[in-house]
Amino acid sequence: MAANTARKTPAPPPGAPQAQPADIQIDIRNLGKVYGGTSSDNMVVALDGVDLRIRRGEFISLLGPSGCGKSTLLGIVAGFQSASSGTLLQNGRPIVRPDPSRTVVFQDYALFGWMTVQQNVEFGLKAKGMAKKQRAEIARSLIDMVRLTGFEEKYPHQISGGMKQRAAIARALAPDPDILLMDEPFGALDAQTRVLLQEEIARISSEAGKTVIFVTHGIDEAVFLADRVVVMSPRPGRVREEVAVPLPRPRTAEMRSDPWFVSTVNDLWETLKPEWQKGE
Ligand SMILES: Nc1ncnc2c1ncn2[C@@H]1O[C@H](COP(=O)(O)OP(=O)(O)OP(=O)(O)O)[C@@H](O)[C@H]1O
Repeated sequence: MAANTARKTPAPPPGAPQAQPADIQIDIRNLGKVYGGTSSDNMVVALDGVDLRIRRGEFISLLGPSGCGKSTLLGIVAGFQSASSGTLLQNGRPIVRPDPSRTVVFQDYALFGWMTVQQNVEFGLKAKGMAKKQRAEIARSLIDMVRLTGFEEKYPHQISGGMKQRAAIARALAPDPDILLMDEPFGALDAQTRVLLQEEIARISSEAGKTVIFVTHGIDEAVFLADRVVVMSPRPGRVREEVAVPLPRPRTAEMRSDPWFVSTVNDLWETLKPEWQKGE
């Protein structure tokens, strides 16, 4: 059966609790983004009519072909750039600029090369003026959470790509954000490290109780991590399908062979394959 008819988020059964407005942390309505000039020749309509509501503590995977506007959407939610149309609210208030309540993990680590792991993780706390002892304690506990204890005094060039990404995750968690935005964070890692870090981020995000928006090209990664996979259409990007993931937490490696997991990944691949082929 075609994926886009098979697994729309089912309506809750009568009497089941439904998402109330108060549960909605990020509310995106009819969002559009146009890049570029004044004539249609040099304008790029990156997003058009994006509608998405995200609950507090929800893990959303944003999946779609290259160029569909995933990074653009993430950048707008981060407050790095503004939308051209539509509304974007966090807890009912418009997002207009970056804010420590939303932090970002990029594919390329974005660690400061001249700072140790400990200093990188402490950076945002120091910028907030937090006392040395307190920030060192917070950094140590986050370094422990991402399993980097023992590497506090290493510089980024002295650790592996996977370790750099763990450090970047700890640094993003340090200001205790409500929302963690991750833009293909494991895209530059080898396949084995990627699988290990997927399990780590599934554990860390539920331990830390954060809302996560995770941009990825990886269908299995998207399904493994998310409470809900949001599939975007090719440019101009909009939400084309949502798949609620019924797998329990914590997510474990065996779930990758769960029949629901396997068939959902296959269905999504069948749906997205023509677009991936076009984008090649
Ligand atoms: N600053 C910019 N100026 C002009 N066009 C842009 C700019 N940034 C992105 N675009 C265009 O907007 C569209 C969406 O880009 P975006 O990077 O958001 O997509 P994406 O889904 O994240 O792609 P990928 O998966 O390849 O990273 C693309 O056509 C891109 O070329």
